[in-house]
Amino acid sequence: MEPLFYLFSGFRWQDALDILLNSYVLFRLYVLFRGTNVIRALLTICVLWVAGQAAVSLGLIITNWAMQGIITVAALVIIIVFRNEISSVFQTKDLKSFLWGIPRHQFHTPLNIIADSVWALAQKKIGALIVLPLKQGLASVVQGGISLDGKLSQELLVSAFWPDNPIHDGAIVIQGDRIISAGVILPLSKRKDLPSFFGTRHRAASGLTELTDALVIVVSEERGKVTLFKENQVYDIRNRLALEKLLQDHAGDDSTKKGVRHQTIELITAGLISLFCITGIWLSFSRGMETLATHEIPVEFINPDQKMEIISSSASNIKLLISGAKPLINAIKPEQINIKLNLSQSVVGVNKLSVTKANILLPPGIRLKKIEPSELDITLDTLIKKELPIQPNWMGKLPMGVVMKEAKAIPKTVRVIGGSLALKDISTIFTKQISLDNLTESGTATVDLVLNPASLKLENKNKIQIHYLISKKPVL
Ligand SMILES: Nc1ncnc2c1ncn2[C@@H]1O[C@H](COP(=O)(O)OP(=O)(O)OP(=O)(O)O)[C@@H](O)[C@H]1O
Repeated sequence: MEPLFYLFSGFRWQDALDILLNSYVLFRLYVLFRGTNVIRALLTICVLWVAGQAAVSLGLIITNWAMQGIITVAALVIIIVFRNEISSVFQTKDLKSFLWGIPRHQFHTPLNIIADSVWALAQKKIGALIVLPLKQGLASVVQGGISLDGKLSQELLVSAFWPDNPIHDGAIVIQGDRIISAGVILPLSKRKDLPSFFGTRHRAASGLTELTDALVIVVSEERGKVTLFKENQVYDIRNRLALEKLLQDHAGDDSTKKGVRHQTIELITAGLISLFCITGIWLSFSRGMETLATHEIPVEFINPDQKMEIISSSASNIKLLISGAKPLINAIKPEQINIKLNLSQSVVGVNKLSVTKANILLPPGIRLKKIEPSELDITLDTLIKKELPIQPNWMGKLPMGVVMKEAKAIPKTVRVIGGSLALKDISTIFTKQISLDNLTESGTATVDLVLNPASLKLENKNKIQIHYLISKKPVL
């Protein structure tokens, strides 16, 4: 349970959206291409990709490299070999059916209508070629044809092969209870064991069944005979009942109910597999590229007692070692990390405060590995006010021949606010250094005061003026 928790620790709503969105795209691709050979090829690529990932985790460098090469070549081969199938999927779908809806395969084929029509065609010696696909798509092996969407009826089927009909040449494809295309050119068989009286119509039927799982019915124009082709087998059909029996075997008994249930299970399984695959990809990206980084973050002290002040802290910044997915780590801005220490329980003097995970706020998806230092010494003091006399801080030497008679600060004293410990030993406050070197006559210098330690503050921030009186040295 714990490893699973680790895998999903720091899981963000963005990740959930990411996974759901891409799972849906994968599921839609399956829905659009199911029943075609493209989906089988894509599944093979998925298996290769999983094998490649397994090779990476086992450290099999050459195997992984080979897998990647094979996947690249396979992707190109799919596009080239299945271009007809891919383009037929894109041509027959509008935007809505790309994004939404599940085209149900129509399983209920009125076999009796087909059997009656074939028999009627045979009796009239009208040549016919009828294709009933099963699971495999035909687009990659057939050519030409006109797309139709006509409801199957004996009249339509018989009239389609009527010699005067412009679409009588080629094959008719039936899916469910619809005639979906006519005038389709099938691949010719190269088999040598077919009877010599089989011309191109029969060879075309055999050719398609050699490459797909479709069933093809041929009505001979010359002999008025019916021949059925399926999985490389050739069946000489003597009566209508035998034809219907073979058609039923092809479609499967009770196909309607089984089909709908089967499709629902198939789609739920496809949805779950899509979710599983994309979650796996997300994990391999987000956890596989786990990286470490160090950030130095300033400590923020919260809830201080207003009557106290921080005199010193053993460190003002804390080093954090963090880990997470490389893209997340790279995207971190320092202001997204906060360290807050609560001073509400602190007392005057030295306080040892521990820095724990609870004090640190990290962006989602980032984990904390190390805190350095994990303990701070914070010295606090009670704030007091003290009146201190101002002392000018002279430096250098007066020029020859002059002396300073008097110097006084205005104001004479200032009120300093600071910690009681810091102010205890301070009896004077000095100005910044004032150079004596160029003072030849009396005047006023405006100066700042030096606050040492820096935690001291002045009650009023007025500038200090030093009035000095200079006179000539009496000549002896
Ligand atoms: N590759 C093909 N795909 C689809 N239909 C084809 C193909 N080749 C031939 N046909 C159809 O077969 C007809 C020609 O039949 P042909 O007489 O050569 O064959 P056959 O097997 O002897 O049939 P039949 O016994 O009816 O004469 C064409 O007019 C055309 O409708």
